[in-house]
Amino acid sequence: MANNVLVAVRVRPFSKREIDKRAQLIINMQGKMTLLFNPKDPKADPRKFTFDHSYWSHDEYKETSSGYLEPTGSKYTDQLKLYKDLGQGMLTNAWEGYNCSIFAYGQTGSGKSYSIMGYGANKGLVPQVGENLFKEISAKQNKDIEYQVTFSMLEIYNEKVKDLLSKKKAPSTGLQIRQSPQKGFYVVDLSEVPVGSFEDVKARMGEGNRNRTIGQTKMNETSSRAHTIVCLNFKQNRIREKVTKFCSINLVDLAGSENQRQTQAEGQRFTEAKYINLSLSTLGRVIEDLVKKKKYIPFSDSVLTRLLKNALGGNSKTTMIAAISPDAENYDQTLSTLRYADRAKSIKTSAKVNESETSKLIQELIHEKERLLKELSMMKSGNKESGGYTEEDIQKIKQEKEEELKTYKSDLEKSWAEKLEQARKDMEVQIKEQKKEEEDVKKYPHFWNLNEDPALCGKIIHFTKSKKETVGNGKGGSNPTICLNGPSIVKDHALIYNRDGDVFLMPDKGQVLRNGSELNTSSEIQLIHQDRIRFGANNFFVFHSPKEEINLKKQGKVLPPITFEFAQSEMAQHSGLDLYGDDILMEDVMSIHHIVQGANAMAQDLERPVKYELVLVSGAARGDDTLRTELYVRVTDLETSNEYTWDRAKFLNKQCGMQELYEEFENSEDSLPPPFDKEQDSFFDPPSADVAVGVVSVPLNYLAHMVDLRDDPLTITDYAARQIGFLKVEIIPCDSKGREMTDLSLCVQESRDIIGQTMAFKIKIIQGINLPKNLERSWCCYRFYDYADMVETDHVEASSATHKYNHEKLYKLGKDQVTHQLVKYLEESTLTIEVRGIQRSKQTSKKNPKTRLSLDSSRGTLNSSNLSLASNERSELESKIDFFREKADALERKLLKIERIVDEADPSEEMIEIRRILKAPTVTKAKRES
Ligand SMILES: Nc1ncnc2c1ncn2[C@@H]1O[C@H](COP(=O)(O)OP(=O)(O)OP(=O)(O)O)[C@@H](O)[C@H]1O
Repeated sequence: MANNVLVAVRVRPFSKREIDKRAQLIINMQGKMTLLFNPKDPKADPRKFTFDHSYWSHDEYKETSSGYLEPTGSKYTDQLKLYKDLGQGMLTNAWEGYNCSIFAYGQTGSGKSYSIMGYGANKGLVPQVGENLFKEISAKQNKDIEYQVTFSMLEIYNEKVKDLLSKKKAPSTGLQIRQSPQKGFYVVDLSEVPVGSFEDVKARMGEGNRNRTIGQTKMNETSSRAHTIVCLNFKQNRIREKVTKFCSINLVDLAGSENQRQTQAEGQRFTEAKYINLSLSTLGRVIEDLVKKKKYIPFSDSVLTRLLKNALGGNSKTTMIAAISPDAENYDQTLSTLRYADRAKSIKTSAKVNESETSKLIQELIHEKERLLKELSMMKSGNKESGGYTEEDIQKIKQEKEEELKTYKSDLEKSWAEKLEQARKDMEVQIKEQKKEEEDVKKYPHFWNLNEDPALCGKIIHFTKSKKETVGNGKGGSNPTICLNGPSIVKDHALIYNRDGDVFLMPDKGQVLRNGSELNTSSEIQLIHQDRIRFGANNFFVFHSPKEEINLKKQGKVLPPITFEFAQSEMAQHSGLDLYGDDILMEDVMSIHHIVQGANAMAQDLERPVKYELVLVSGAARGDDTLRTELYVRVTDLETSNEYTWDRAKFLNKQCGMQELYEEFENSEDSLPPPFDKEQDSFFDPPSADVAVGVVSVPLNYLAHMVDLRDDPLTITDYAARQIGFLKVEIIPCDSKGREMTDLSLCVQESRDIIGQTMAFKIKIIQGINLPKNLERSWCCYRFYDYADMVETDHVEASSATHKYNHEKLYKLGKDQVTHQLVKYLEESTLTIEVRGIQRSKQTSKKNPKTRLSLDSSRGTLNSSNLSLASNERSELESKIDFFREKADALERKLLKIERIVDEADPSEEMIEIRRILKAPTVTKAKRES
């Protein structure tokens, strides 16, 4: 039977930061309806969305002594109600043999993990479903039925699947996904561990989370860009009837939805093959196409959608939780989440009961085994039917097949009791170790890890039990007592001494930061309880001293807990970026600062000569005063001194590629970093890529009065508002035949007089003057008014610092086009012309101070060139002459214009005198030229 996807929206409480900044609440809920208020237009009616459930978890709750958030009124939805509404129904369906899926969607920090996994006493759906499943199993236990539950946990990051429960070294390409008629898409070789109690589930979840944390730190990953899927496979084997009912319960915590955005950098400027998160954007398209009931649904376009195919388009009862933030600052993201959820409502899935004769299931397994055996023997006999495979490919596939076969064999050969027993034995050692660790943290000073995902904090503990601990990467035969992985961790990174419970830290050859500031190499500092320590680029820890903690308690002092957010903001404050108390920018900086630092560390480890820095770019520097200041990443190619600016989206996209390279390097036996080609390498922009040189704002108010603009060359400023050259631009009114009219014959007193008239004018971009010398080629682009087309000048090869574009474009507007809005635009706006270019790819020489001129363009975005000194000087001088020539021309034109105006005016006494002054000998053009 077809069922619609059940959709629930949940709004979280304000975070501490939101309370501190007195955030504005933009959500209300009435019954099943969610109301969203537009903070920019508070008087407007709210947008209304109706869902199966609208869950208010914003206020009307209190924290109990155990930390559980309990309702104080009827409005608040706590974790228990969420389970009762959504989890219980899932379990009922699972008992009937239906596959069930639940996935949480929403921006980072909106509460997805809180609902799916939960935090501490506030257990999410995974633990509650697990707990209640086993409660029911023990209540229904009888000798006629055998219940079998397996647990799997995987993560999708950068389109690679990682098994979070496997002890085996993950293949660098991630686990493979295959399709079979019985299972649909499935992950090959994914651990499906038998669990016999809720305790087992908890232990496995802990193991999975610990592996996630280690993996993320090692590879510089961020959890908000990963999808986590927990799967409980549940079988009810009715022994006497020889019938088995089976189903999968999938619980999916999706990556932050803001990661869905495709790298766009204003349209067509550049196209990147990769998405920031291909899986998430494909999920968007899949939902869209399912809603439109298209024939072809692109499930196979991404890893996530392949694995969710059943949940979204097939045999599953599916629920979606849309997690939203209550804060006005997140209005756009919240609106987009609500729209997403609204679309998902109309997706239909048709779940069926999965029931089969047990013998049939066994038969299927036997068939599968035979198929694999056959494939394997074909490979072993060297049958290369599958042309195109290399010997290496064939070996790899053989290995995979053998692994698969082992799984099937064990499925067939071992009884359930044996499998469960084996899984428990495997866990026993870990559980013992975990218990010991829990005791030790109370006794010994230690470091616990910080992670942006609160669920992953404190998952890694390093004790300082002995007098001396060594910190390092364990490479080159070293054997540090604290072994860390990840970018910038070196062999002899740091030393830690424990002297009667007092702990001292001394960086050796590696970088160590304490509370945001870098420590001096080889000088020792004493650590204080709750110091934030960062080793290398990604390894964040908090120092914990049980001795100090006890002392503080005795004094009645309780320190606030340290969060990742706090440590990040501390780090960002040391970054030197002036954020003017701008909360949104601060948030942006915090979310990206450590990723930029990680990118630098990866570049260093892989010997890429490049440096990344965060820069703030104002709206004006981007050519539009109305735009807000945004974060960009400045990329400096240290070999050529060329600079590029990447917007956030492009940087994150590139960083995915950097991670891939880094991961390959980490996993390879090679100690030397792989060679690189800047054209292809993710660490760089291809030298042939065009860069934004700067922008020019051209006033248009002259045109509103049909007066020509042929002023001085206009200043070109780069993203940091630095002057990097000049652009000679003219805007000239024309008659209906397109002839230039510079004699003021078309001039009007009031701009409104042109409304409803025809209008013609030319935009001319004559030349760029004193442009940065390392530009090989340049061109300009602009868009007039609301015209869709971007106009581009010819691309001009640079032979000197003056680039002659000689561009002109005639605009002819009809009576209906010269509207009030157009005139308003001309009066109030400016035309933004962007200068773009391609930089020279050869190494540039250091700028010689002798070549410095007063109009120093090399201060700008783009640095000194590789031209010889003599030609440098000549070209700069020529360009300077060009500049002054243009300036003089403009002055002369201005003068003529004033003279003409004066001539036409009444010949009063005063005017005659003015005319006399103006006509006094001036530097004539002829003189100047001589
Ligand atoms: N319903 C809720 N009640 C109380 N606190 C909540 C609720 N939902 C979320 N929070 C709190 O908000 C913070 C962010 O939530 P959470 O970690 O679940 O976000 P997320 O969407 O999973 O983020 P990410 O994409 O980074 O994983 C957490 O500190 C969490 O405790």
